[in-house]
Amino acid sequence: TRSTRPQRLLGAVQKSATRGDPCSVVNAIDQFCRHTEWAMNVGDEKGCILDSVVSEVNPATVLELGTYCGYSTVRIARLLPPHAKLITLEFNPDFAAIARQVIAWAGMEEKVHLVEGASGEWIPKIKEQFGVKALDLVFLDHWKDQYLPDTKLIEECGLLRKGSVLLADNVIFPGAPQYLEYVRSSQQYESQYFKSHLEYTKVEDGLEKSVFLG
Ligand SMILES: O=c1[nH]cnc2c(O)c(F)c(-c3ccc(F)cc3)c(-c3ccc(F)cc3)c12
Ligand SMILES: [Mg+2]
Repeated sequence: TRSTRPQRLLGAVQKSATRGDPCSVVNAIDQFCRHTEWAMNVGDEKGCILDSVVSEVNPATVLELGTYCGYSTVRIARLLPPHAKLITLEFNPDFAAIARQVIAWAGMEEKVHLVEGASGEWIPKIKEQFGVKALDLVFLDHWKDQYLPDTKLIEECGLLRKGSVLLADNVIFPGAPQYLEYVRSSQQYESQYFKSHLEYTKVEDGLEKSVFLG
């Protein structure tokens, strides 16, 4: 039977990237998705903005909503200090299975907890399951209609502290208008839009960075 897009992406990593070298994994995926087969990774252009926010926040604890094949998981984890933790939630078991292998190929297993399940179900469990007091950075890259309800759930679960940063992908394309309205109008957030392009294309998209003011 025909392989799936995530399986072909994993094949490209195993063929072209060096085991234990996260940068080569990121580059292999970007090369494959730009020149062979498009896939919904945050990509190289928006990925540079992601890198700068991760480096600025220097987070001890990161929550990623939406793992897909693990591209941004590896991209973030490669910048984290040794004992930092990245918890990534993926609803789709087929995506999760590929992501585990991509994360392992990059040698990032120590820093990453991949959880298969629904964000709405798992967000309330993060504190007890992972001994997390607060999230320093949240990367929202799952289903656009879940951005706002999950942000409110994260607030209600007391997972944010003064200075916690939310970074959301695809706020223009496909777009998350209700989320943007909320973080841009709330007194509890200071928001900033980083204009960019939909991964591997010339279509406009961007990332919204929102600092929780407490
Ligand atoms: O769903 C997503 N989650 C996270 N990031 C995404 C992302 O970075 C994307 F570029 C797309 C995208 C955008 C344009 C397009 F043509 C195809 C896919 C999607 C997406 C949007 C609608 C769907 F029906 C399926 C996937 C996502
Ligand atoms: Mg995305």
